[in-house]
Amino acid sequence: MTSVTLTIAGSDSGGGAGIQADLKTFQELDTFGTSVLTAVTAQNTEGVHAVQPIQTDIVIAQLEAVLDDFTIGAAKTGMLFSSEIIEAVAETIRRYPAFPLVIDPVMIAKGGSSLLQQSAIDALKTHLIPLATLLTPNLPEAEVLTGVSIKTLADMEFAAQHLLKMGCKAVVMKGGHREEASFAEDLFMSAEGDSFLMKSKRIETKDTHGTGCTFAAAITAELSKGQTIADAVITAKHFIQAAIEDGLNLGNGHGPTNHAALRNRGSAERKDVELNGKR
Ligand SMILES: Nc1ncnc2c1ncn2[C@@H]1O[C@H](COP(=O)(O)OP(=O)(O)O)[C@@H](O)[C@H]1O
Ligand SMILES: Cc1ncc(COP(=O)(O)OP(=O)(O)O)c(N)n1
Repeated sequence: MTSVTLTIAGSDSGGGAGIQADLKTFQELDTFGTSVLTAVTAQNTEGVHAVQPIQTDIVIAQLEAVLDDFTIGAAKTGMLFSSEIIEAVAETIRRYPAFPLVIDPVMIAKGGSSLLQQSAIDALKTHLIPLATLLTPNLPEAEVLTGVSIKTLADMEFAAQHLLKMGCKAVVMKGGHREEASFAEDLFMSAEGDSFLMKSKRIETKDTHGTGCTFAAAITAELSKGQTIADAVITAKHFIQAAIEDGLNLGNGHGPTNHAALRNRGSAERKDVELNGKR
């Protein structure tokens, strides 16, 4: 049977990140995507022009409409904007039968615009992270959540352990922002003690808009199909690597990735990610 995925996130009018990236990824990975909109952004490859959060009762009405009707295989959260939305989403999710939940703690868009109010960071830590099957921070987000300055792989490990103590089952810390490194290295660590590094060639491109959303959505799709957390993360790393490598060269700024890349190549193309430490 087709598995149903859910994204709780903001809209990116430019189509590279947010709800749009999530739904394209869900579709590419053969799942049926549903969505709960938390905010509308007027955004393109050059930046965010405006942000309008959705009223919290409308966010929750969307969430209840989806959860009342579908059996969710896995869900993800992206831009949540405020502590009010975070608390209401967490409270609603807790009222329904559990499903794997990926929390992408979206804070700031590539151009520097804020997608999460400063006052919402505590709500994220207290209400949502403890519900997470997997937390997927980029390096600046991990620094904000932990207060740890992250420059090296050892720093990444230290911060990941800190994040696990907040109650999530696993963390994948994304290394996309370590621009000085010649590899894009993401660290996976679980509360059960699994730990490995996923290493791929860093692609020289400005077209990396929505990489985090796309990566987390691919993980969600794979979890919904019954993959383990570790295997879902590895498949998603292949998905995002291909999506960045086969970029579409759209727009004048940081262009979107190519969500159809892995399908177009044929999914046998899985040689470009090295795993260190995976048992
Ligand atoms: N230039 C790049 N080349 C290869 N992989 C990249 C590149 N930039 C980001 N990635 C990968 O994309 C995924 C998302 O990471 P990142 O860009 O750090 O997230 P975010 O969009 O949340 O800031 C990670 O798997 C990361 O390693
Ligand atoms: C509506 C919306 N949600 C999330 C983001 C951030 O997406 P991300 O994948 O982190 O990509 P960049 O913004 O870093 O390109 C967004 N921009 N808009």
